Amino acid sequence: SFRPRRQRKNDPQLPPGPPALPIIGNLHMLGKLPHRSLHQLAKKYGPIMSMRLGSVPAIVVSSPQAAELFLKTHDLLFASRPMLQASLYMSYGNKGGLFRSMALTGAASGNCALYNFFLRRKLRAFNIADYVPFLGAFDLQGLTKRMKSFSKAVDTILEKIICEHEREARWKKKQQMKDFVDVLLSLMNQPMTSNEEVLYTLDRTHIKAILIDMIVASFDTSATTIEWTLSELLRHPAAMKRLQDELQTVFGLDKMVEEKDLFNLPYLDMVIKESLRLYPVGPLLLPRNCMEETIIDGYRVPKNARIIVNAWAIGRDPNAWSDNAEEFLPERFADTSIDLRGHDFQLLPFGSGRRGCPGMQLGLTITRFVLAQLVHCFNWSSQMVCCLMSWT
Ligand code: HEM
Repeated sequence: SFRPRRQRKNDPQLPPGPPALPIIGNLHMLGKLPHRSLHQLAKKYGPIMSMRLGSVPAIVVSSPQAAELFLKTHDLLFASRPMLQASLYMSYGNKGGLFRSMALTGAASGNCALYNFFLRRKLRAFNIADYVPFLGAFDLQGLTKRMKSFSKAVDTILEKIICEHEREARWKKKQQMKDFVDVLLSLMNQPMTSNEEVLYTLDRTHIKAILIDMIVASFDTSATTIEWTLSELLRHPAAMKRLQDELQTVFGLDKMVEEKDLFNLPYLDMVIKESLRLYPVGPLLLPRNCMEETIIDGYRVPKNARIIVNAWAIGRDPNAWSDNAEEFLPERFADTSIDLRGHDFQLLPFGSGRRGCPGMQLGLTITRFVLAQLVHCFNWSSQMVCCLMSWT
């Protein structure tokens, strides 16, 4: 738990921040859309702001320069994720962290934050039990109950998928076994080694944890990006027309968009960057944990403080994006080299550094492919969308 240590006069201070209430700290200030509330507070207290969320000290980072300090200059200190309650129920004891270890050798594991991401997006909640642990037992938000029933339902589905694959594997030839679940099953119970040292052995629970990681991390993120982009294109017919023209020039009207041609669509890339700038799917990225007390920009950052990077606020920072930062204007990316890989700290929809999104390429390919097909095959209008929405 967080107990402020006794300060000497010349000790570096915590960053400025709003006064906190007993027990709940600043939790009441987060509101329904925490990224917006934190953005407003950062206007008053600055781009490195300290708060207390229940018993947890938190540092909120809201400018590209500050983000660079935390995610690049001192990346190693902030490369771990906090342990959240969601991981108990939704990540098979956090075995999904293996997914990252398998994909990126040497990276620290610990993916429970992903479930919090899911929780916040799907159940629309900040889990109070993560910040005021003694309230966890009361399940005031009803989240524990929902997480338990969710994880039970998901386990049933995953078991079904795995059993089907195991049944089919018995009669399929080796070269026919080629989907993701087949590959994982073929690795099951085989010790993974590096320099003769056994690193881990993949068991059935690991496979389920990896699959749920994939589902949580990839489907909803890509689908939400596609939705936001399409809705902005509908509100900006000139951008929609320019994108359709680009697609018609590259593919004509008789050919379907194919994956291999996706890298030949510069305007589509600008549209997606602009949409992710204004509507990052994880507006506060995933929280990180400060591993050691440290001094950043003259401020003290306590050990175990939660680091929250407000990518939403950074994407709308007028100092980085000029006064039209709130407008949807894909052309702003023409003649710039700003990309999405996390090196340009004014644009961080996939985070940055060691804990940046390992699925960025897949997410972008899905988003590009689906958007290109939707815009190439159909003429869209806002009345049409209203009509479609009234059917669902
Ligand atoms: C448009 C699609 C996507 C967006 C916008 C997105 C965004 C993000 C963001 C913001 C983070 C947190 C990064 C940080 O804290 O610095 C993250 C983490 C992660 N993403 Fe993605 N993501 C997308 C697609 C995917 C896909 C397709 C996969 C898997 C196939 C994936 C797997 C992960 C994993 C495993 C993490 C946790 C990384 C860690 O804790 O080390 N994501 N993603």
